[in-house]
Amino acid sequence: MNEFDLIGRYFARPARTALLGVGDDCALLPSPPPGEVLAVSVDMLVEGRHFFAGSDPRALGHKTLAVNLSDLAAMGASPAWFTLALALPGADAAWLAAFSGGLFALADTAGIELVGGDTTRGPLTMSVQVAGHVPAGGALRRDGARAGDDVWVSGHLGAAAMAVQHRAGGIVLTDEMLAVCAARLDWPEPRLALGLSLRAHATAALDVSDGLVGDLAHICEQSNLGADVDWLSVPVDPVLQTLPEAARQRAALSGGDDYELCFTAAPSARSAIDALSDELGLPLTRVGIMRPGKDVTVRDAAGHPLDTRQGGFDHFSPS
Ligand SMILES: Nc1ncnc2c1ncn2[C@@H]1O[C@H](COP(=O)(O)OP(=O)(O)OP(=O)(O)O)[C@@H](O)[C@H]1O
Ligand SMILES: Cc1ncc(C[n+]2csc(CCOP(=O)(O)O)c2C)c(N)n1
Ligand SMILES: [Mg+2]
Repeated sequence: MNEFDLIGRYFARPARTALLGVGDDCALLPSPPPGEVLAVSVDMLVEGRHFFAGSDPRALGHKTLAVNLSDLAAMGASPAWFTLALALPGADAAWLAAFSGGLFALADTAGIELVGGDTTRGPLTMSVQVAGHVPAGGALRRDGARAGDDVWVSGHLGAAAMAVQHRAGGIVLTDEMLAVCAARLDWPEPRLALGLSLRAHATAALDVSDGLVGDLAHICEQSNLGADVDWLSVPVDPVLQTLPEAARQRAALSGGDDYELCFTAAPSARSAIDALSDELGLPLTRVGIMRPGKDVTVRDAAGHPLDTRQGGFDHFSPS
């Protein structure tokens, strides 16, 4: 199988909404509908950094696209197209069939079309760039939070980080716990429907990829505010309930790989957001409040600040 057989066999599909898809020097894409703009993001997954060697290729196909769709969701954008850059150590037919199967299963569910990419030999690395549509002026940016807004989080936090720790050999989870945590790490669900609905309610949003404390700090910086988070309100994944408090705090506040949405909204939106939670069948939990200041402070039941100096996941952290 040469490079072009590989692309033709596993990645080329007839163009649907693109004017020209896989196969030429560039894809040709129609302009956004009137009143809408393009939302664009790129994310890379590197073996040994974002996933462990030997990971299930179907799950890798899913996650490569899912983490990018999560950024579109966080922006309130609807998915349109993506490109895929791959570095592969070799052309393994079974690996490629599983990888592209996982990728296209999610692409079809999300209604996003692969329009091009790049394939090279090299250490296993994949990068997807997504493009979506969002009404001009309607995107969920990081700089729109206001003092007095509630801070909300979707779903549950912390399980994926425990699976990373288990696979890295730092802890040993029971088989039952590992099954739940590994599913959260390997098969994240981008919160696309939530992102679209939040355009009506949220003042700011982002996806929690690096951990709640580190990511909420980005909303704080860009909105020129601080945030107070109540630890007891944080929706820690129920699977972590038997773990020591310090481990639960580290995983849920600083672990990362959650791919939930953190957003701010005025208190007047509370009942609408509760109704949205019921409609989507997805927990939406109020965890804190935006206030004047700079930092994110997480307080325990007694009101004492927790030590969150670890912050969020950082590829270049010295420790
Ligand atoms: N090499 C780079 N060149 C230009 N911009 C970059 C580069 N790396 C990151 N950025 C930009 O910096 C910002 C933060 O990047 P980051 O990858 O942390 O995004 P994120 O959304 O916070 O995380 P994630 O992609 O995991 O959801 C984004 O706006 C991103 O586009
Ligand atoms: C092997 C292995 N080691 C560590 C982790 C944890 N991890 C890696 S990158 C990242 C943040 C999001 O990435 P980015 O900021 O690049 O989008 C997290 C939480 C993992 N998933 N696999
Ligand atoms: Mg993001």
